[in-house]
Amino acid sequence: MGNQGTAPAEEAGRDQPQIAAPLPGVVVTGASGRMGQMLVRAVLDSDACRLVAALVRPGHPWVGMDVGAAMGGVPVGVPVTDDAVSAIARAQAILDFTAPEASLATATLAAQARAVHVIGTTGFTAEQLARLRPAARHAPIIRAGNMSLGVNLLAALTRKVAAALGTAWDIEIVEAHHRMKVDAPSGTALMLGEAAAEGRGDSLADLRTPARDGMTGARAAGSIGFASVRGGDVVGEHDVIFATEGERVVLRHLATDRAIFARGALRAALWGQDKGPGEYDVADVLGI
Ligand SMILES: NC(=O)c1ccc[n+]([C@@H]2O[C@H](COP(=O)([O-])OP(=O)(O)OC[C@H]3O[C@@H](n4cnc5c(N)ncnc54)[C@H](O)[C@@H]3O)[C@@H](O)[C@H]2O)c1
Ligand SMILES: O=C(O)C1=N[C@H](C(=O)O)CCC1
Repeated sequence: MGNQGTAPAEEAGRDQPQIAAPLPGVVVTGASGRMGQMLVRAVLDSDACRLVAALVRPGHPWVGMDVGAAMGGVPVGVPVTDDAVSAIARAQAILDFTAPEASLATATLAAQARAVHVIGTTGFTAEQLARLRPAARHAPIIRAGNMSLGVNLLAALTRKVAAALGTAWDIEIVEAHHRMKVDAPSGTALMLGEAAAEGRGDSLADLRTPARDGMTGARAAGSIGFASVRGGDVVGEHDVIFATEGERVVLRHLATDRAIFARGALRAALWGQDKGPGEYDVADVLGI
């Protein structure tokens, strides 16, 4: 009964060896960094992709070492390289949590390789973001100031709450990070600020208050303020505060493990494999 109705060609096909599609090859750039090491581990632990290169800045002491050994573990058979051109030419996806100018250089190579470029780097200026655009005409770029599921849900909530509460409620975003963080406000804080501004039908560029210091005067109605705390080993904490006369609503995200960012980046890289050129964010990946 089982083979009834099976066409001869299909029958013959059953005996053919099945050739599995190769897993997407992933390059991690900035592989020696805090996030770089997390990303290398996430790729090595995944059975949906393979690590083709661990890329570091030119002349880094890890060059030529096995990346597993360089990170203090067992060898994994992938050498560390500073040859970005040949590493990225072999990639279907690049995970990039580095620095703005480094990510811009990587975007050009990713575009040439038609590889998905997942950018977690923060601290871009508006001018630098504009320079990413040409690369997105050739390959997908998925960029977010925070790759975690929780923060992307928080952004969606922030948009809704800002829309519901209106301008009688002041919006302030307070973030805390480790002492080594070089940019402020955090990319996440800016993402949440953008979501709040969108909820009000505006853009953050119009509503953002510069960092306060000295005789600032009273708060401008409808503005969105930011405050940054830096210290110790804080992975990342964000409060979106809605304050009005007599009450406050606080939406909070606490990150306690950088693995959440690496998992989100890897998910984005795999999601992007069948997408056309363009600029995407993690809300696109999650469909929220
Ligand atoms: N989007 C997110 O979810 C998320 C999460 C965590 C961190 N970040 C961002 O990721 C970035 C890196 O954070 P980190 O804590 O890992 O920093 P880090 O300083 O530990 O690592 C940065 C790495 O980038 C490398 N690098 C810098 N310039 C380079 C170049 N020209 N070529 C190759 N490598 C280069 C450095 O050598 C270093 O290894 C920051 O912008 C941070 O804000 C984003
Ligand atoms: O450690 C960092 O640096 C982080 N950067 C991102 C940001 O700027 O929001 C995400 C959280 C951690």
